[in-house]
Amino acid sequence: MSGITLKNLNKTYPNGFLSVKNVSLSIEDGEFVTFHGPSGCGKSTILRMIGGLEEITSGEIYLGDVLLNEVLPRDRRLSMAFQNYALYPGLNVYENIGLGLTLRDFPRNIIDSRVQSAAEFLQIPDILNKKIRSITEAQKQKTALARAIVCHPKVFLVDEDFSKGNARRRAEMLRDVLRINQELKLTTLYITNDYQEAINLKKKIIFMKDGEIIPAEEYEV
Ligand SMILES: Nc1ncnc2c1ncn2[C@@H]1O[C@H](COP(=O)(O)OP(=O)(O)OP(=O)(O)O)[C@@H](O)[C@H]1O
Repeated sequence: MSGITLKNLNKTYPNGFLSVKNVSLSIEDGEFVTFHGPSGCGKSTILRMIGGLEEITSGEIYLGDVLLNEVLPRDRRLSMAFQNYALYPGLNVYENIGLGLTLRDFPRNIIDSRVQSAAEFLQIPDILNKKIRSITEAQKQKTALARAIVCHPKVFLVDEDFSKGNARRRAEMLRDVLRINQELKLTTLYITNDYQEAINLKKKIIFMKDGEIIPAEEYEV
């Protein structure tokens, strides 16, 4: 099973700042959950701890019944969409999508078929041979999403800064992320500090303030 459970999760940065305070929650297998709160409330820190990019100060993170605390990031079966796509400009679209499989020494025929089906899912099979520097921003966004699904993760983590483009591109990204959740059945954790966006998604919202989860009725817009 691919639900995520956080138990008494805490994060204190080396400078002593307590960024995440005793967060506990359960996210079900296949669920789409939106984390919302003002900038600095600890949303990204939680996502980075789940992804293994940030050390956990105390507490436990489970994927299904597997304790992730000591599992290396590359073995966690999670994929992350962060920071304005983070594609390699010198490689083509095919190579960018398939990079995670190439690094894990998958056979060429498996890489071919997985890259092809991820590209078809994101409606970009016709640009696989193009260099990143020659494609549009919208195509880069879809390439990054194809790369996120190609390793067949169980959980998909999407941070705020993944798509900071114009409103149209962000809406397109949200449509693709929702399709990934619904059609590929990936448990999805989505971060936004845009209240209206969180509401419009019509999914479960975790409201945060000052490093803590707070009840929806206590949240002040
Ligand atoms: N390496 C660090 N050292 C000290 N404090 C940090 C560090 N990284 C983040 N913080 C602080 O931890 C708090 C939570 O940061 P985090 O990025 O998780 O917030 P966020 O809710 O995702 O906000 P944003 O939407 O701006 O990214 C912030 O006050 C931030 O300044």
